[in-house]
Amino acid sequence: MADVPPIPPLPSSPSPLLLHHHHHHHHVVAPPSSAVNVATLLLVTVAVAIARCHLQQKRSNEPPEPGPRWSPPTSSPSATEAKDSSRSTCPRAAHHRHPSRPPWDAPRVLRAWGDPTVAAEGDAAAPKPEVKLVTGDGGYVLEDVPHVSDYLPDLPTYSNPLQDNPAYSVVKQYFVNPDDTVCQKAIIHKDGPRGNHFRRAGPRQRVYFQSDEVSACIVTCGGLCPGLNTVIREIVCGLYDMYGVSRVLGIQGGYRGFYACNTIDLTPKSVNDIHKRGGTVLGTSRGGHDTTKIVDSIQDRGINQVYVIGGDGTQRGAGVIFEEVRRRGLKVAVAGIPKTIDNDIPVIDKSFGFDTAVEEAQRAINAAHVEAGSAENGIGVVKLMGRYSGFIAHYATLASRDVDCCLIPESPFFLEGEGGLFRHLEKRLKDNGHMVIVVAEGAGQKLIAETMQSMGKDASGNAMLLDVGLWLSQKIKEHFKKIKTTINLKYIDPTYMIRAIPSNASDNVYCTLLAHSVVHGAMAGYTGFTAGQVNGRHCYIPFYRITEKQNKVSITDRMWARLLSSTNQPSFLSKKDVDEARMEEERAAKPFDGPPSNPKVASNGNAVK
Ligand SMILES: Nc1ncnc2c1ncn2[C@@H]1O[C@H](COP(=O)(O)OP(=O)(O)O)[C@@H](O)[C@H]1O
Ligand SMILES: O=P(O)(O)OC[C@H]1O[C@](O)(COP(=O)(O)O)[C@@H](O)[C@@H]1O
Ligand SMILES: [Mg+2]
Repeated sequence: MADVPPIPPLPSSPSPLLLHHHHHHHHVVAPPSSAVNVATLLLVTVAVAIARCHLQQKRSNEPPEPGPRWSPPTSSPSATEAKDSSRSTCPRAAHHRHPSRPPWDAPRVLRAWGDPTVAAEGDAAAPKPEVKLVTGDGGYVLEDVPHVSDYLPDLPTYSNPLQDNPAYSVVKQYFVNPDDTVCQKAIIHKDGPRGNHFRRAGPRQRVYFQSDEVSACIVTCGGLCPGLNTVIREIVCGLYDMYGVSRVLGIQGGYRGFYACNTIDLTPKSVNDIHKRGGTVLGTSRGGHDTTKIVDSIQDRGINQVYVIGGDGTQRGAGVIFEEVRRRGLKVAVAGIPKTIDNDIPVIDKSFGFDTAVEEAQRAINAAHVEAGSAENGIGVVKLMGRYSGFIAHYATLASRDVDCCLIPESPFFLEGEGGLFRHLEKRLKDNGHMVIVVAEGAGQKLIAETMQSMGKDASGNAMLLDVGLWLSQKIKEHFKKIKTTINLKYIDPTYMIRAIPSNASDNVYCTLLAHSVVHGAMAGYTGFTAGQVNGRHCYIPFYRITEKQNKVSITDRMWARLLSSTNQPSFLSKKDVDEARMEEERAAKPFDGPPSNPKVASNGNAVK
């Protein structure tokens, strides 16, 4: 992108919101060395939390003050807020005017320690993200997200303009209780610990940004996925409709667009129809994450809310941006919306676009079935996306019922001999005369690598895959030639056609909710988080939590058993394999790796009884 000159700061941008260069660590309590310290700390915090909870409850039950008729994009500040408004032009002065104002919705850090996150790309010296844990009774653990007031303690707050919005004024409970949390484990044993929780998403009574103070930007990174445009649209419209925010910039071409591309103004009008189009109107890219240049650009443009839509790599990048923003002491919220067509982001129920992809995959599977069924010994092979996680292949297979074999990265397979793929094919052709195979692109990579050279890595450092569809088709042809059986094999690769379509109706609604959740979170001052749905409820998840591992199809789960039973395919597993897979999955399922020095939290993240 060297041919595109960096663009100068926007003329209309306010001056960079540089507030502090030093850290404020007094919110952070270092891991206590003895159990006594922990107990004292817990008691104090629980007491404070209970008192605070009562207060909040009382306030959120109070009827809202009648507000002026709501009209975007300018909000009408109350008398106290008008006083505060000087802060957008003179942050330091405003900062000193409210030395004792308690942050309304500021989370309390009970513990902080370095986290298990993988070192960021090109940022070996990057500071380790802070882990904010609040523990409670019965093994309750809140894994909280950072808040701008953690490092800028005296920020003013404002009443949420949503309460004056006629569309939302009928909502029974305007605001979510700041102490509401969403549990990660929906099913718990009656005597077991309650486990990890995340902060519930939704509008807060007090916000940390005034409408006309907000200068937001949106960036999309990584591969395409149905629904990207819907999320962009709903962030823009959500900011405008709910918070009266009208300054939203689109960063073009992924992370490098911060410093190497032009930006576009996003308005409710300009994004009105984009959800009907596939792809992303902002463009996207892999690679190009230069933290310093990105944060310089954020500062130069006066941006104070950064919305990052992307997969695990992107969220890792957003985590690094957040750390740098905090290091510089900027009042900037950095928030992510997880994007992955492979559905490989952990913790969340599913990623947007996944439904659409599974639905669109049906068309390819149907075509393969029609082709196979019309020829003697017809075999249809369909390749679907899934670099490390075979969810699309899994769900598309289950949905279709025309598939005779589904191959995914999580379940290694073999070709020859008893229990191998070829035996299954021979039997299916004999019994049924035709068959359909669905293969996820990441399946059998080890097997292929034995015969082909590896492809290296892409710009983001992701392993490039060998084409399993072509390879498999070739192997099947060779096998049937060897046993002198004529087959008719058709190979269909719909991968890019699937991910380039617009999101379906259900994903559109899902994208809207995600966008609203992330907007509410940023407006409330939360930062360093991803908005996601966990057990059907939206919540704020710390970046490190969704990048530390990948979501994988569990082959020891009942869902995979359902697939095996529907296709009647071999499991390719020996008893030893099953035992090993179980152990591996148990290891991977550890909810949180707490520090061994903390006696209240066992190494599996469950509180010690
Ligand atoms: N560890 C990391 N630190 C900083 N940026 C990263 C990291 N990993 C990936 N990125 C950046 O995130 C963006 C998207 O990553 P990529 O892996 O291509 O897609 P996805 O977000 O879909 O996983 C790229 O611009 C890449 O440079
Ligand atoms: O050709 P590209 O753009 O590198 O993308 C291909 C890859 O992206 C993926 O869709 C994964 O991307 P996400 O999970 O981040 O959406 C893989 O399934 C596929 O191999
Ligand atoms: Mg990725």
